[in-house]
Amino acid sequence: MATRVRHRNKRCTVIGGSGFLGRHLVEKLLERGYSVSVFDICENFELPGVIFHQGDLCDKQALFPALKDVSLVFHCASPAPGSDNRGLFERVNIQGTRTVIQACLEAGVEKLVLTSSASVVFEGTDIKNGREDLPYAKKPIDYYTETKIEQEKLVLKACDKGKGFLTVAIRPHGIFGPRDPQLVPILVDTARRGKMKFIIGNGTNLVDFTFVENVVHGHILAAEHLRADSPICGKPYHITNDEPIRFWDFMSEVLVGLGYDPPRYHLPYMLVYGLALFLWLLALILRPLVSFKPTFTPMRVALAGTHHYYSCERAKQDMGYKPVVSLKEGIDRTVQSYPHLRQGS
Ligand SMILES: NC(=O)C1=CN([C@@H]2O[C@H](COP(=O)(O)OP(=O)(O)OC[C@H]3O[C@@H](n4cnc5c(N)ncnc54)[C@H](O)[C@@H]3O)[C@@H](O)[C@H]2O)C=CC1
Ligand SMILES: CC(C)CCC[C@@H](C)[C@H]1CC[C@H]2C3=C(CC[C@]12C)[C@@]1(C)CCC(=O)C[C@@H]1CC3
Repeated sequence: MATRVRHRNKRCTVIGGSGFLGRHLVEKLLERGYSVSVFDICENFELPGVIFHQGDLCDKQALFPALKDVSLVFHCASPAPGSDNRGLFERVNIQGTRTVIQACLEAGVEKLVLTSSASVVFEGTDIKNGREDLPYAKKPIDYYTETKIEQEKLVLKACDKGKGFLTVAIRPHGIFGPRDPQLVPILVDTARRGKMKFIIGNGTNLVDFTFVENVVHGHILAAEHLRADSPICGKPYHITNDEPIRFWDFMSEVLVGLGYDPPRYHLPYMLVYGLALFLWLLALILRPLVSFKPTFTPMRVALAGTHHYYSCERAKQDMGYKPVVSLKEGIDRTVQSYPHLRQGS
């Protein structure tokens, strides 16, 4: 019996396990002796010992086989933040998360760890050392953020010690690392099109960028600390590298590491933001006729031109969190992992 309980405790499912963060999480869980199943709408990799279930998380019946005899579920699936498909975000992040919670309850899952985002409190204006008690954004900057807020509320509200169902939300910020499909690729694409020459604002704004292995570490710590007597039940936790860096220094280090010139010329923040807003509206109006995707969206300009860094004191106190990879090492390892994105390749 004791062996069966121990065995079940080490069985987990990663919803969204084919994605950037999900796959890193799967790899670390395997290393730590968990048996891992992946549930995802697409299958991107195969790993010995990983059972793959392909399906849409909005479909409860499709989820059941992936949750059978599993005590711990990580939910890190989401449509890509760059999309402007409101219906998709609402369906997957809100209705889909309701379905995940319901399926977990019916399948007897005991712990649910959600990957939320620190941006649930970001409204496009400065946040310095923000703590988890900041209110949710009243005017979220995009549909992604709007639906991540609702998703987090749903998961935290579902925490019910009476029912033996415990939940926690991890709020990472600016995840980067090997195989990241957005930050470095978008940056390099922008540089290759000659558009990475400008610094938006005075360039001194501090931002958190978090190496993917630290985010994984935060998730596993949360899962392992999630017990009925733990203070972490039903709470959100910022997980960052705890080394805020100037946004433009981070961009420059990655660009220079890959052989590109760093941005040099300054442009006033409000001018670029206004222009990005205008282009976004134009793209919206012209969508039935032509489709174009502006590089500088209002969301990216806000992220590039304001302070947004967060305190992870609560995670340090309640679950002993400490980043395992420094920012410098994270940047070096990331740059090394993208030989095909180097200048001239
Ligand atoms: N990348 C970042 O900087 C940050 C990401 N996050 C959150 O971390 C989580 C993971 O993000 P990434 O790994 O960067 O994204 P990703 O796009 O690489 O991975 C998301 C995964 O979810 C899957 N998925 C999407 N819709 C699905 C559905 N209906 N049913 C089943 N699977 C579905 C995708 O196929 C993909 O494999 C997301 O919840 C995101 O909101 C939070 C903060 C920062
Ligand atoms: C074109 C350039 C000025 C900037 C290119 C880099 C951006 C692609 C990234 C810089 C900060 C990143 C970030 C996210 C996505 C990629 C960036 C905009 C998130 C929005 C991803 C999802 C989240 O939950 C929050 C992230 C904040 C930082």
